[in-house]
Amino acid sequence: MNGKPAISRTAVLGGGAWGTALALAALHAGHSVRLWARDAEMAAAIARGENPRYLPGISFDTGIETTTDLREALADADCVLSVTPAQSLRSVLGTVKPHMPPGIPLVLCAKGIERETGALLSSIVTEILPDNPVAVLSGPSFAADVARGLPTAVVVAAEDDALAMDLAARFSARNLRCYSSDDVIGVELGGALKNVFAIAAGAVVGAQLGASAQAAMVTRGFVELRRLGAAFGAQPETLMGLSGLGDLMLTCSSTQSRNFTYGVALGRGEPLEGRPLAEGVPTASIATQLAARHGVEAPIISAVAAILAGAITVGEAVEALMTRPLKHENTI
Ligand SMILES: NC(=O)C1=CN([C@@H]2O[C@H](COP(=O)(O)OP(=O)(O)OC[C@H]3O[C@@H](n4cnc5c(N)ncnc54)[C@H](O)[C@@H]3O)[C@@H](O)[C@H]2O)C=CC1
Ligand SMILES: O=C(CO)COP(=O)(O)O
Repeated sequence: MNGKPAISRTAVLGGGAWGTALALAALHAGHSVRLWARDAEMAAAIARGENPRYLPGISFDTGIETTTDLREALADADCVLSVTPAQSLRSVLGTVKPHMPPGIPLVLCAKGIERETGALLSSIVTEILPDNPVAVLSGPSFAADVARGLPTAVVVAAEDDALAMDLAARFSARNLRCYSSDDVIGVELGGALKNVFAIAAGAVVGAQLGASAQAAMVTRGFVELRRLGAAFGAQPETLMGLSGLGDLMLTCSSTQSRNFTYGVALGRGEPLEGRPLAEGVPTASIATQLAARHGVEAPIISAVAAILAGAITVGEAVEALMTRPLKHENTI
C-alpha cells in the first residue's frame, strides 16, 4: 500500500450529513479541507463545528473551511469529494465544470443510479468531466458514526489501482480505514442497490412480518445484487465486500438508515412525504428497468418499485414473492 501522500487540499461538495462527516474525516487525516454548501447558514454552522439540520446533537472540531462559492471551493484543490444526492449529480457537475482543475480526481460519495437515464454515477462524471479521473467511495458508514469518530471501514475504487491506493491512503485515519479496489462498477452498484433492499427490509419490519422474513429478504436481495453485478461486469468478490454485503448488513437492519426507516414507514402504511433523503426510492424504479434491459431476474427490486409507485401493496408484494416458482437456491 502506498504511504500517506503529502498534505492535500480537498474540496468537498455538499453540506449534508455525509459531506460534513467526510470533510471532518479528511481534516483528521491531516488535510486542508474546503467544503462547499449552497446554503450560507449551513456553511457557517459547519465552520463553527456543528450541522444541526443533518447531524443534530453532534459537535465536532472546527477547521473545515466553508464557502458558498464553488469557484473558491475548487481553487487549488487537488482532490474533490462529490457528496450531493445522486439525482442532483448531473446538475452539480455542470456547475462545477468551469472551475474544475484538470487532472485531479473526483471521488463520488453518493449512492444511487440516475433515475432519468439509468446512468451509473461514474459514467456521468466521465461524460461531463472527461479530463478528471473518477473514483468511488462506498461501504457501511453512517455519517453520524464517522462524525463521532467511531471506527469505520470503507472502500475506494478507481480503474487505476495506483490512484485507488493513493486515495485510500489519503483518507485513512485512526478511525477511518479505507481499502482500495479497481472495481468501480462493483463498488458503485453495491452502494446504489443496497438502498433498495434496505427499503424492502424496512417494509418487512414495518409490516411486522418477522425476523425470519427480514433475513430472507436481505439474502435474496443479495442474490439480485450479484445477478445485476454479473450483468454489469462487476467482480463477484467486490459484492462480497464492504460496498455489497457490508452495506447490506448495516442498512438492512439499522434504524439509523434513512432507507430502512423509509421502508418501515411504508410497511406501517405511514405518510411518506417530507422524510429525509432515501436514495433507494429513485433508484428502485430505474434499477427495475435496468434489470429488465439486461434480462436479469430481480423480483425484490421490482416489488419495491411497484410498491413505491402505488401499483401494489406490501401485502401483495409479499404474496407474489412467496408464490414464485420454486427453484434451486444457487441459480444466479
Ligand atoms: N448520511 C450517510 O450516512 C451517508 C450518505 N451517503 C450518500 O451521500 C449522499 C448525500 O447524502 P447525505 O449527505 O447524507 O444527504 P443529506 O440529505 O444529509 O444532505 C444532502 C446535501 O446535499 C445538498 N444538495 C441537495 N441537492 C443539491 C444540489 N442540487 N446542489 C447542491 N447541493 C445540493 C443539500 O442541501 C444537503 O446539504 C447520498 O447519495 C447518500 O446515499 C453515503 C454514505 C453514508
Ligand atoms: O449509506 C449509508 C450507510 O452506509 C447511509 O444509509 P442511509 O442513506 O439509508 O441512511
